[in-house]
Amino acid sequence: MPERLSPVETAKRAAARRAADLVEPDMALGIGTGSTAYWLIRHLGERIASEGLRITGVPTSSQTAELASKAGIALVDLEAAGRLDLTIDGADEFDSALNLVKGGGGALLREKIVAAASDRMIVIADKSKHVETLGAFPLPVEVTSFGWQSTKAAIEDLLPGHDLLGDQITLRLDGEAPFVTDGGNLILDLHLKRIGDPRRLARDLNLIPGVVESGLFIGLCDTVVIGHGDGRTEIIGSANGIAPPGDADFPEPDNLFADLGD
Ligand SMILES: O=C[C@H](O)[C@H](O)[C@H](O)COP(=O)(O)O
Repeated sequence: MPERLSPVETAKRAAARRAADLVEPDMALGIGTGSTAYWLIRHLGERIASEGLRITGVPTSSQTAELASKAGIALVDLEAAGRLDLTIDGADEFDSALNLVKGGGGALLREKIVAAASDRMIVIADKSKHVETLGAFPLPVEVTSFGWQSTKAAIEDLLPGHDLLGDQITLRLDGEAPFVTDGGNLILDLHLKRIGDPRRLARDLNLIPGVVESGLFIGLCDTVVIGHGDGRTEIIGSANGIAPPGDADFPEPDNLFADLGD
């Protein structure tokens, strides 16, 4: 049966497809997490099946590892891969300076480590993720479970020194229990509304004992592929020679991807 997609899913799929087409043979690729990365994995699987594309992938979560493995992507540990050519990942928000908020799915720590180990990072997102100022999406901060309430209090103490409009911090739950990350940590979501100085906030959060990492990705992403609800895509940022920036139209055939049995 052909897949009927909402405009948002069409946008995610279009962005993911354009980015997947930028992947070159023999690349070592960081593979992101989330509903947009899902489409990336499916399209990479399609390229592997139809073109014999050979790549090695480093997954940014256990969820991605499972999907990528089903799609036929050869997976390796980051330790074995060393430096990666490229990471492609989704985002919860990005601004025009290509600062990101990530971690809506709780994978921010591995995502940031993998992105930092990559020569390039391309974000794939529907256009609703493009914001003038970061902060409308609650900022995820991964913290150790030991002493998490003290860490939360220290974050609360930090916030008045920043140009922020909100101050509510919530422990992320999975049902009634705390959500636990792949690294065995907890997530605090900071409901800030507006982040005036993302770089300073990222630095200050990382100075607090108990904070493992924040979902602010500063200076890691060089390119964003934005998908639109009608299947068009556009690229912003530096394309570094691997893709012509600007608009591109893609046909969106219903049977674009092989069924991966999900
Ligand atoms: O932890 C999850 C990741 O940072 C995701 O890449 C991010 O939340 C975007 O996910 P989605 O593509 O589902 O909106």
